[in-house]
Amino acid sequence: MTETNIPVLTIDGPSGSGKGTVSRLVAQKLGWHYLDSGALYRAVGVAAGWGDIDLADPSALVRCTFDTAIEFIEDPETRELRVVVNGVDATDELRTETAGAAASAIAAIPEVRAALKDRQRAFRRPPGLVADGRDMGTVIFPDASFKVFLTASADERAERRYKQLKDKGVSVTFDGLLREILARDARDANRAVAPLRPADDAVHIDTTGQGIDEVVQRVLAIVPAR
Ligand SMILES: Nc1ncnc2c1ncn2[C@@H]1O[C@H](COP(=O)(O)OP(=O)(O)OP(=O)(O)O)[C@@H](O)[C@H]1O
Ligand SMILES: Nc1ccn([C@H]2C[C@H](O)[C@@H](COP(=O)(O)O)O2)c(=O)n1
Repeated sequence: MTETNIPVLTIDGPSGSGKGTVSRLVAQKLGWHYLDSGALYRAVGVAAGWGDIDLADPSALVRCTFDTAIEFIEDPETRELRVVVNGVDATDELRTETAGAAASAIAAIPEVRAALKDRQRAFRRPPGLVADGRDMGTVIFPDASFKVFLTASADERAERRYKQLKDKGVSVTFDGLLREILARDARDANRAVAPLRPADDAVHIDTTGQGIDEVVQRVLAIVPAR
């Protein structure tokens, strides 16, 4: 099988639209590999923080991107994906809003995006790949067989994040989260390179008011039975 014959399902969308949750479940159902591309940007942002690298210094960030070892390890019992950065399990740190904001800032640097391209494409292995992010269908896998763009209202995305963080015991306010989500949407959608936008051939799914299982079924319906 040549690389371009390996099927890819891309799931792009804004923060809190449910990309990660839905992509993982769909990949499990299909028995395909899974790429959480946002985790790569988050890992570089976190590694830059550990190394006191200035987020406004593009050449230092590019070096950091090449130097950062990132491994995804599935917990065999919970099936949760752990992310190990330079040998340290950084899963929890990666999920913070601080790490999300740092990732969004460095993701606007074209050289950082270019440095992560091959790493992302290397996830394309038989029998198939589900890839989630902002530019999976537009830039990284433009030839993907199936493309989805997930959305939900900003209020609902903030509410989901609020519940997620409250359940973890993190002290947050709904208004603060809504502000962060809107700021990240604006930065991701307005940057010059690979902005957050649906591919022309993506199927749009508005998940507002829809449960996770319903969304998973809608996405699976796009991929023919194999
Ligand atoms: N359809 C849905 N209905 C209700 N809650 C959902 C739905 N989809 C996802 N969630 C919940 O919303 C939260 C955010 O989901 P998730 O992390 O998958 O979003 P995301 O788009 O990957 O966000 P980010 O880009 O910030 O990583 C999680 O707690 C998840 O369980
Ligand atoms: N393909 C991608 C994936 C992520 N980013 C940037 C922009 C996001 O705000 C940030 C964190 O991503 P998340 O984990 O929330 O999906 O990383 C990107 O530019 N392109």
